Amino acid sequence: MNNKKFEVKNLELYYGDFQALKNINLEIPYKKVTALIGPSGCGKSTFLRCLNRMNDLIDGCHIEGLVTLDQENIYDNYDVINLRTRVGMVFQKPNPFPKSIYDNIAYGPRCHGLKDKNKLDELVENSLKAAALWDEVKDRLKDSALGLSGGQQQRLCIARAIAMEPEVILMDEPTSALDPIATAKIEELMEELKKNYTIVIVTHSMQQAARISDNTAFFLMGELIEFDKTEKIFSTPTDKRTEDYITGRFG
Ligand SMILES: Nc1ncnc2c1ncn2[C@@H]1O[C@H](COP(=O)(O)OP(=O)(O)OP(=O)(O)O)[C@@H](O)[C@H]1O
Repeated sequence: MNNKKFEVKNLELYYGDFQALKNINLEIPYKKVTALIGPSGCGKSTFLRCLNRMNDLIDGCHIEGLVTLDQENIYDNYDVINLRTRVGMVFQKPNPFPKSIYDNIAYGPRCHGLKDKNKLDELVENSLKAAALWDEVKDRLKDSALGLSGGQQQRLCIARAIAMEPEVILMDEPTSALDPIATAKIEELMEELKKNYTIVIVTHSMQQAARISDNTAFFLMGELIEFDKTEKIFSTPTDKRTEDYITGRFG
């Protein structure tokens, strides 16, 4: 079996005249956690957004090169709605809808035509279980999602992504707004999720990257400096700039 989920070749991205990504080449393996690290402004989030074409929404953004998902070019006549169903996203700040816990999860599937109440109930339960939130909310599914704690809201957003049955989950600093206990829960959850999904996560925490990821990509000023097994990046990086960054000499 081919173990590449994404393949990125000669990717260049411009915001107007400013080049934010320079000749990026990388393969994101299937059902692993890939961490993107690097100093602020180096292009991590920009790169992440290339994987489900969220940059398409930004005026003046221009992309060259190739990004394939299961060997299909996602920039060549690819149905973006289908792409974003296959490649879900969780953002830095939990952003539940101002609706009930149940409706937050059921919303996407309903929009995709799922109307059967029993099937929806089952999907809501399974998604909340997969996001390790079911036990905490099963007796208050009709309550507003806005009444949940920040960590619970973030797991709800993960459940909401899971309900769309994606193959990939992109996470843009999903724990940066959370306390250490909520962070630990999300990290534990990722261990479980990677059995079923390919995960790509932007993180500012090198400890987090080291704890949860299988592979790590180090970005600097729009360039991919090094991409390797996480263990290797954090023990014997090849590039001096990676070493300087992980040992805290800059960034
Ligand atoms: N919508 C945009 N329009 C113009 N420039 C942008 C836009 N988004 C990002 N940039 C610029 O592109 C570069 C990369 O930004 P990006 O947000 O991808 O970096 P990052 O590594 O994720 O940063 P951080 O860790 O601070 O979130 C930065 O110089 C940023 O100012």
